[in-house]
Amino acid sequence: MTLLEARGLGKHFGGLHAVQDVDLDVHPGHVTAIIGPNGAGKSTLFNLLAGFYRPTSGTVRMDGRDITGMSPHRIVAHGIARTFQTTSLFGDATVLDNVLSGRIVRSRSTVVDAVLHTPRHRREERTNLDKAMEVLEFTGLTEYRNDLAARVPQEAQKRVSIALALATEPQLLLLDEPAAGLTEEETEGFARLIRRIVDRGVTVCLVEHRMSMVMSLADHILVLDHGREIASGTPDAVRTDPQVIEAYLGTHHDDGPDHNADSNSADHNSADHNGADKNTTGRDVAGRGAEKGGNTC
Ligand SMILES: Nc1ncnc2c1ncn2[C@@H]1O[C@H](COP(=O)(O)OP(=O)(O)OP(=O)(O)O)[C@@H](O)[C@H]1O
Repeated sequence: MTLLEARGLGKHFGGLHAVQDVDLDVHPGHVTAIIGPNGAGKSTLFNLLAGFYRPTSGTVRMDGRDITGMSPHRIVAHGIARTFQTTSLFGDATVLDNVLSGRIVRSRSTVVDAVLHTPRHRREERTNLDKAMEVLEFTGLTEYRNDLAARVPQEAQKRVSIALALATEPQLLLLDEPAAGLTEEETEGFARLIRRIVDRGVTVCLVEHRMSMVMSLADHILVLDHGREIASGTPDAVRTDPQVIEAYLGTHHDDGPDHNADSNSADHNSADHNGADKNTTGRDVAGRGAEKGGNTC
C-alpha cells in the first residue's frame, strides 16, 4: 500500500532541470529519506509534493487522490505538512500561537461564527487549544508555550516548526533538514522525536545531510543527483551502490581530515551552495559508511 505516489515528476526553472522524471512511493508507517549532493533537487521535490511549486510534468497522488498542482493550503488539508530548512515561524507570536496557527486548516467556523462567538466557534477554539497543548507536550515545548518564538533556543524553534506541522494533523510529514545546525546530541534527540512521530501514526519523509541520522531512521532511501533518481532502496543497498558513491565522491579531490565528521555536514548545511559543499557532503556519506563496519560507501 502506498500513501503518497509521485510519477514522472519534473520541475524546470527556465533551462534548469531541477527535478526530472522522479518516481516516489511513500509507504505508511515508514521513514523515507531523500538524499543527494547539494543542488540535487531534494528541496524542489519537497516543494512539488507540498504544493509550493507546480510541477512541469508528472503527477502526485496522496492516499489515492490526485493532488498535482494543488495549492499548499489544500495539500495540507489532504494530510501533507512540510517543515523548512530554516524555521519559518511567526517570531513575534508566542510558541502556542504559532502552533495554533496550524489548526486553521482544520477549522470549519466562519468569520460570522467568530464575530457572533457561536457555539461552533467556541467548540472549535477549545478543540484547537487542546490539540495545540497536546502537540506542545509531545514535542517537549510546554515550558516555552508563552515565550515569543524568536526568543526560544534554535533547537526549540525547530521543534516548534514540527509541532506546528503536527497541529495540522498530517498523515505525512515532510521534514527538510531537521538536523541542520544542531549538535550531535541535539541530532540524536531529533532522531528520537522522529521515531516517536512515526509511532504516533504519522508517516515521515525526510531530506537530510546527516548520514548517521538517515541511515539509522530510514526504511527506504531515494538518492537524487542533478534532479534525477540515481538509486533507491534500503540504507544498506544505497550505501554500497556504485552510482551513489560516484555521485558523492565523483567530484571531490581532497580526502582530508574532515573525511568522516557528521558535524561537517552541519557546517555545510548552513553554507552557500557551491562545489566545495558538494564535496564535503560526499565525504560524509563515504566516511560514515566506512565507520559502520567496512562498507565501501
Ligand atoms: N526557485 C528557483 N529558481 C531557480 N532555480 C532554482 C529554484 N529553486 C531551486 N533552484 C535550483 O534547482 C536546483 C536544485 O535545488 P534544490 O534546492 O532543490 O537542491 P537540494 O538538493 O535541496 O540542495 P541542498 O542540499 O543544497 O539544499 C539547484 O540548481 C537550484 O539552484
